[in-house]
Amino acid sequence: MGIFLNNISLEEAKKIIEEGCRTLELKNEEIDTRFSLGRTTYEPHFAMISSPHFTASAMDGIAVNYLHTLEADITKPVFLENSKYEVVDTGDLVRDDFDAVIMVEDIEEVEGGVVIRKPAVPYQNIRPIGEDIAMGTMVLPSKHKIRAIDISSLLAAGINKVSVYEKIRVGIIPTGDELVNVWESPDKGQLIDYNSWTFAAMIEEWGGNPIRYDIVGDSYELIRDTLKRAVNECHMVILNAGSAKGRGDFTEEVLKSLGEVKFHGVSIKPGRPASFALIKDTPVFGVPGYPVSAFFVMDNIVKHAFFKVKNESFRERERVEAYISRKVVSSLKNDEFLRVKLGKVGQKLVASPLGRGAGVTMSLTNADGVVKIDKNHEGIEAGEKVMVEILKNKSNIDKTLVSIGSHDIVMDIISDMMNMEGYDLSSSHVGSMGGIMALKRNEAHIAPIHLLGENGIYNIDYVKRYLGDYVILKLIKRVQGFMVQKGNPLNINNFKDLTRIRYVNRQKGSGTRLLLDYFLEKNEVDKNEINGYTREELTHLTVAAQIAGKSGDCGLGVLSAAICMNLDFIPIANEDYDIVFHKSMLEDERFKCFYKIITSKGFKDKVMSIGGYDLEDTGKIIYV
Ligand SMILES: Nc1nc2c(c(=O)[nH]1)N[C@H]1C(S)=C(S)[C@@H](COP(=O)(O)OP(=O)(O)OC[C@H]3O[C@@H](n4cnc5c(N)ncnc54)[C@H](O)[C@@H]3O)O[C@H]1N2
Ligand code: MOO
Repeated sequence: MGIFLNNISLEEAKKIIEEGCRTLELKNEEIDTRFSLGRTTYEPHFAMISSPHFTASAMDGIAVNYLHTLEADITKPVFLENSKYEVVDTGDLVRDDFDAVIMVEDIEEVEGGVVIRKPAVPYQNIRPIGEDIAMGTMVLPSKHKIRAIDISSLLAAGINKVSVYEKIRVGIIPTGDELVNVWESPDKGQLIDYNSWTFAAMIEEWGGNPIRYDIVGDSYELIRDTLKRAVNECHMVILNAGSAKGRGDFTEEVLKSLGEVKFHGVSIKPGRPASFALIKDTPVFGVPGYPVSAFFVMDNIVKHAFFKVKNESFRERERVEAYISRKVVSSLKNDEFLRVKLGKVGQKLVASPLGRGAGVTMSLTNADGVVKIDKNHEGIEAGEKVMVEILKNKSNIDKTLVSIGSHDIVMDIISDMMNMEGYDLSSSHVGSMGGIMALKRNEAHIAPIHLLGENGIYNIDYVKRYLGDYVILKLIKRVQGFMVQKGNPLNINNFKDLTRIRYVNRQKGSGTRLLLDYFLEKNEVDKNEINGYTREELTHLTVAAQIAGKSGDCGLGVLSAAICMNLDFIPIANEDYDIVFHKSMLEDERFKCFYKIITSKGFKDKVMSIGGYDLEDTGKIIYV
């Protein structure tokens, strides 16, 4: 288990792939010019007709024979009778017996004809045949990526069909007994196959033609048969999952039986079990099943091969310098791709690390960028400078309000509403104390907190003690309580009951954890007696999800999370969930947007429709 053939570097892997893809040649195909955007010409294309293909007027006016206008002068106008000219509009055919066009502004209409006061010059205001494109000239060379403007030249030149490189056909084979199609609903233990559709989208982005095969169960024979078919039908093939060494992991065995495995195991994380093989000159990639691992293998390995075969270079993502918001420990065995959120606090760009699990797709969806931690480093210290490869529109970063602290669903609502206003809210959930520390280090604009002081008043004591000259903005009051399964089958009603059930706790430094500790002490319950006291989740919703999924019996959390997961709720305490920030933020446009939203009717309506909140004081400002 877990022993891969190799542990080669990404650079070595790329070299092996380049060598392996060398013999792959793309053919050409003829396609309709109208729909050729983004395709690459296979050969030069020459104009079939001239454009314009007749002598045309360039202006609205009259077509004349210039010889009839020679005598015209400002003081001695020339009269042209009707038969000596023809009225033309821009683009109209100019008859062979005329050779100039006089603009309508330069003529005076009179009885039986027109008067002109200036002689015409031969071919003035006339577009000669082939002015734009002469028949036989080259419109586009070979290996030219067709743009919108090229389509007009091609069509104007009478080229209705273009010969382009065929799209690279990439076969995608999702494997695994646990997989079901997106149109089926998964039972316990089953998983929706979403990887194959993500791969297809990536291949389309690169300009390829994804061919998805139906899900194949964990059977050596079935995988082998499908792979044989795909190798015949496609330029390259992706075999997804089964790349590690579990019971149903056949990737390597199948690849060996049909061709030659060039490597299995690359020192990147996520993505270690990636493999590459050649089956009769067809490149086949073993891409791990975990979605984040899969993304990085696609983005770094398969994409590299794809563009080598396409013989094109792809646009590298932009990189920016940033400072990491907290310490990250990383292994010396692999290069790690760390997903981060970015925001500008003062003059500093701050990168906040997101979830690191290989199965956490939201860490990619939410990421603004990726930091590659080199395998020669043990990690990054808080405040260390890093290079971030940008995944999203960079201009959004200046519009991002960085929030670090406690989580509540209302922050998601605000985030969505800020997006609608052209701003972004980056929320990192590190608990209330983590938020205060981030403000202290000047790495967050705002911190949502809920910390019960000894005097029974929320937040003010903590801000005084740790921050001083800061502002508290009242956001919401919410109910905290026990989230339990529907019907409360274990009859959990007080803190003593927690010693006989499976509890799900929040992380250290979170307000909810501190609230639990406060009540345990008050009720004289020993935390060591609680099964699950050390089991940590990062948000109310993830605690609720554990209980809904029956992997735990009870957790402290807010009513809205219980409602969201259809759980029963036993109220324990009302608490103030407030926003803390430095007073300079009051002038910040991002904060102003935040403030405008929380005091809007739209926000209040949305929050009230969830239930479990009180908005009486929302928007009140307390200077500490
Ligand atoms: N004992 C060891 N176990 C594992 C090791 C190891 O070295 N020793 N490596 C781990 C690493 S690292 C990775 S990455 C994964 C690779 O897993 P596989 O490629 O073998 O894939 P599966 O085990 O079949 O699935 C993993 C995970 O991904 C889900 N999956 C699979 N296909 C899809 C799909 N099409 N769409 C969505 N999700 C998919 C699958 O259900 C699993 O949850 O192995 C570790 N294990
Ligand atoms: O290397 Mo695996 O890809 O971390 O999850």
